[in-house]
Amino acid sequence: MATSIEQAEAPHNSYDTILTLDFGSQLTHLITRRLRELNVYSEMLPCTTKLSDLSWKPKGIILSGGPASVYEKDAPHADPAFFDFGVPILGICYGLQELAWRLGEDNVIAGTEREYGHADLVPQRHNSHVDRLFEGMHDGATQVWMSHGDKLGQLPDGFCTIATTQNSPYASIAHESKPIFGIQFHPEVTHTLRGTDILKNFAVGICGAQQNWKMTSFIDNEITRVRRLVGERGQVIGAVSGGVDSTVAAKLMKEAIGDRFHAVLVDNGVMRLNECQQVKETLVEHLGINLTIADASERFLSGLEGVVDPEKKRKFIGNTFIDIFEEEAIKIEKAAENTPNAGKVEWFLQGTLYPDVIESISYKGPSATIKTHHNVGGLPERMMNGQGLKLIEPLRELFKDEVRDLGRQLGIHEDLVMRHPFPGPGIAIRILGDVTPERVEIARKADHIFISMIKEAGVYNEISQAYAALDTNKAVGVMGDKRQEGYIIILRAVTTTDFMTAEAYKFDMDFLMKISRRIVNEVDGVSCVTYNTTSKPPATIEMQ
Ligand SMILES: Nc1ncnc2c1ncn2[C@@H]1O[C@H](COP(=O)(O)OP(=O)(O)OP(=O)(O)O)[C@@H](O)[C@H]1O
Ligand SMILES: O=c1[nH]c(=O)c2[nH+]cn([C@@H]3O[C@H](COP(=O)(O)O)[C@@H](O)[C@H]3O)c2[nH]1
Ligand SMILES: NC(=O)CC[C@H](N)C(=O)O
Ligand SMILES: [Mg+2]
Repeated sequence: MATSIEQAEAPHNSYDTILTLDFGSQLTHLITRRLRELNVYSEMLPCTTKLSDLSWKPKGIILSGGPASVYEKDAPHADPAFFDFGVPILGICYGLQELAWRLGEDNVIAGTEREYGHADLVPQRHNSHVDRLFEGMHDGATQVWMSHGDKLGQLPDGFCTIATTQNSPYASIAHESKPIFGIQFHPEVTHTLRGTDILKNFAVGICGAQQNWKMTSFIDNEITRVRRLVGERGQVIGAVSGGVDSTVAAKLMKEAIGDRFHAVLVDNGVMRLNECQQVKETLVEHLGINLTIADASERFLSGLEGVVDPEKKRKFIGNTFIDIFEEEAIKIEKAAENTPNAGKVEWFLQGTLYPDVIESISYKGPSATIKTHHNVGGLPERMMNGQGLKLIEPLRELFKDEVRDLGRQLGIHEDLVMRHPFPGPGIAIRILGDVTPERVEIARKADHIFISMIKEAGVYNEISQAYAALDTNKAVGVMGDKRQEGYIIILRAVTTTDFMTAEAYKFDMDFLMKISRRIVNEVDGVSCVTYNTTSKPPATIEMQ
C-alpha cells in the first residue's frame, strides 16, 4: 500500500494528468508514451477502474482500443460515472465503440471485413467546438492506421461525424455540445502521420493540460518524496547490477539520502569481462555511491554445475541472489552499529520501470511465462516478508528512454546511459548446456571481442542489445593442418524499441567475417562462429 506521503507527491498530483483506461490493446501503453513525449503527464489504469477508486482528478480520459467486441456478453465496459464526470473523453477504436454502444446497443455492428492498415482520413469542418480535435488538419486528407472488425452502424444520439474514410463513414465522431470525441483509427502509432497532433489537440487544446512534464522537475520531486518517505535516519539497501536502471535509481537515492543508501552488487561469476571492476569504478569513483561487492562467484558456479535446463538455471540464480542479499542486509546493519547510521535497514530500492508496472496492472494481466524473468523480481517479496522491508521504486512511472534521459540529467556518463541491457542470470543463460568456468571464460572473451568491435565500428548505439552465446556442442575444425574440435559461438544483435519484439541487426558481411576471424584466432576452444538472424517472435532475445 502506498503511504499518504507517497500519494501526496505522486506525479498525478503535481502535473496535469491524462488518464488512459486500458481495454487490453497491445498499443495502449503507446498512448501514454506519446503524451509524455508531448510533455503531458499520463497514466494508464485498467478499464475496470472505478471513478471512486481515483484519489486524484484527471484533466481528460482516453478509452483505449481492445480485442473484445463491445456487444459480447462479457465485454469490458467503463464505469458510467466517468461519462458524467465532466472532463473531456476520447475513445480510440474499442473506446469509440464503447462510447456509441452505451448510448444504444444497435449503434455498433460487426463489420463484414476487418479493416487493417492504412486509410485516408478526411476531417470535416463544422465551425463549432467539435473542430478542435483536428485543429490545423482541415486542409485535406491525412494517412491514418486502422485495426478493427466492428464498426458504428449509425451515429449515437447527440453526436456528429467529424471525419470519414472510404470504408468508415464514422471514422471520427464528436458530441455536439459535450467534449466527447471518438476515433476509429489509432493515433498512437507512427503509421498515423498526424497522430501526435491529434493527441496534442485532445490533451492540450481540449483538456487544457499543461505541457510541463519534464525530467528536472521529476528529479526534484522524487528527491523530496524519497527524503520524506525515508525520514532523517532511515536506511535503504538496493541491488545494483551496473545496468542503466539500477544505476540511475542508485544515483537518485545517493542525491536524496547520501550514505544512508547502501548499494550491493552480487558477483555471480557469470558477469561480463571485468564487469565488477568497471561497475565499482563507475559507482564508487564517479558517482560517489556507497557500494559493497559481494563475491559469490564460487557459490554460483558450483551450484550451476551440471544444470542444463534453462529454467532451473534461472531459478537457482534467482534464489541464490536472495540468499546473498539477505546476508548482506544483516551485515550492513551490523557494520552500522555504533555509527551515526545505526538502525534497522527499513527500505529496499528496486529499479522497476513503467512497462513492468503496466504488465502487472494491465486488464489482460501478466502474459504467459515464456521464461522466468526478473530474477531479482522475487527479491522484495521474500525479503519484505522475512525482514519487514518496505519497497521504494523511484522509476516506476518511467519508460526506458525516460530513465536514460534521467540518467543524463543526473550526470551519469553517456556510455553507461546507453549501455545495452544485461540479464541478471548473465552468461549462464547464454551457454546452451551446462555452465562450467571454462565455458564462461570462453563466452566472456568472445563477447568482449564482439562488443569492442561493434563499438569501434561506431554502431553500438544503433543496436539495442548484442552479445555472444556459446553452444556446448562441438564443431570440427582444421587448425594448422590438424583436426580441432571446438565450441560454436553464436553472435546475436537486435534492434528493438520495447524488447517485446525485435529484429536481427543487419551487419555488413565483411564486418561479420572479421569478427568471426578474430574470435576463432584469439579465443582458445572455439572452432566456428555463427550469426543468429531470427527475429522475436518467433525467437526471443536471449537464447534461454
Ligand atoms: N549482479 C547483480 N547484483 C545485484 N543486483 C543485480 C544483479 N543483477 C541484477 N540485479 C538486480 O536485478 C534488477 C533487474 O535487472 P535488469 O537487468 O532488469 O536491470 P538493470 O541491470 O538495472 O538494467 P539493464 O536492464 O540495463 O540491464 C537490477 O535492477 C538489479 O536490482
Ligand atoms: O534482468 C533480467 N533478468 C532475466 O532473467 C532476463 N531474461 C531476459 N532478460 C532481458 O529481457 C529482454 C527480453 O529478453 P527475451 O526476449 O529473451 O525474453 C532482453 O533485454 C533480455 O536480456 C532478462 N533481464
Ligand atoms: N483495435 C480495436 O480496438 C479493435 C476493437 C474491436 N475489437 C474491433 O475489432 O473492432
Ligand atoms: Mg541488467
